Amino acid sequence: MTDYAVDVRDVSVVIKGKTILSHLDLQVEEGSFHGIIGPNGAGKTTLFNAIQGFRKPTEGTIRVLGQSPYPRNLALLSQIGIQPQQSAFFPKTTLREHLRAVCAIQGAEHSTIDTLIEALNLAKAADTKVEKLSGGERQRLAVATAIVHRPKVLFLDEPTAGLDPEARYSLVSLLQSTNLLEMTTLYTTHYLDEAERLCDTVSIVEQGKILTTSSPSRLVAEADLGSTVILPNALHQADAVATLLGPDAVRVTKDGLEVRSHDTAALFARLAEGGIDTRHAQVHDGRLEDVYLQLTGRDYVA
Ligand SMILES: Nc1ncnc2c1ncn2[C@@H]1O[C@H](COP(=O)(O)OP(=O)(O)OP(=O)(O)O)[C@@H](O)[C@H]1O
Repeated sequence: MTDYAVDVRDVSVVIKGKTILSHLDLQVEEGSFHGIIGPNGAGKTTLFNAIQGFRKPTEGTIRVLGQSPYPRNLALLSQIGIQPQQSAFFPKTTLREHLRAVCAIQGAEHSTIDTLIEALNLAKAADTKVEKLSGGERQRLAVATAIVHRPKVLFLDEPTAGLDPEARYSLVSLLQSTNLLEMTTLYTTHYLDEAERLCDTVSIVEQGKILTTSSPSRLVAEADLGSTVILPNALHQADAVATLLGPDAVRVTKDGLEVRSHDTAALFARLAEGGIDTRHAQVHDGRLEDVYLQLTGRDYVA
């Protein structure tokens, strides 16, 4: 018996001779909102499949609420919530009927449906047929479907994928502001800004391994990144900035020249002395994206 809601020990998954997960450890505290972040193909979905009992690990052990999820463990199924693929919706039912059907399948009370519809801002769409819902409404319905039976462990696999920025912002704000997600939540996303806002702990996954696990703020603090200064007007002065600050101190990005500093006042003084164009400069503190760059040597591409 373990104290963790999800406990993954030394798990490897090899598919057709290819190692997808490699000696991976993951301990998820009960009640936490734990983000699994990483680029395309890092192994996040494979990890979720293994934890949910859809795939047997080639090596290692997995426990969810103290039980083994594989082979499919029916006792565990009612205690976990999995956001369905949209193809698993009942298209001809209304949104409310769909949630009632899910409750019936799960043997759960209907009493939470109305609260959930309100909390996820779906009241206007409650009597609309599922096939007529907008993309954002469908994504919110997927979240509602995963939590309507009040699971103890919830899996959200890229709940904002494919949404336009406004719908993405709206769903993230809802997840953040409601107290719907009081259960242990495992959450994957391509968007580091989302992870930073929502998660109390994040694990960064890269090529089937977890590089690090910690709270977003601790990761940023421990990376000791200082501030990032973006100089949008100085792209033509990259060589001059490199001469002034050293070749490793400057990066060319799509937004402008990027310079790191622990003392931005001194940096701006030097740039001014060197005649560098600092108009419209933006300064921001370290973010998860910067931690990712430091850990992998590569820009994060969502
Ligand atoms: N059934 C399979 N057969 C062969 N290769 C697979 C299979 N499932 C996953 N892979 C490979 O394993 C790697 C990890 O895939 P996975 O879907 O777990 O990554 P991911 O981090 O979830 O990516 P994404 O963010 O794009 O969903 C990829 O290279 C993928 O092609």
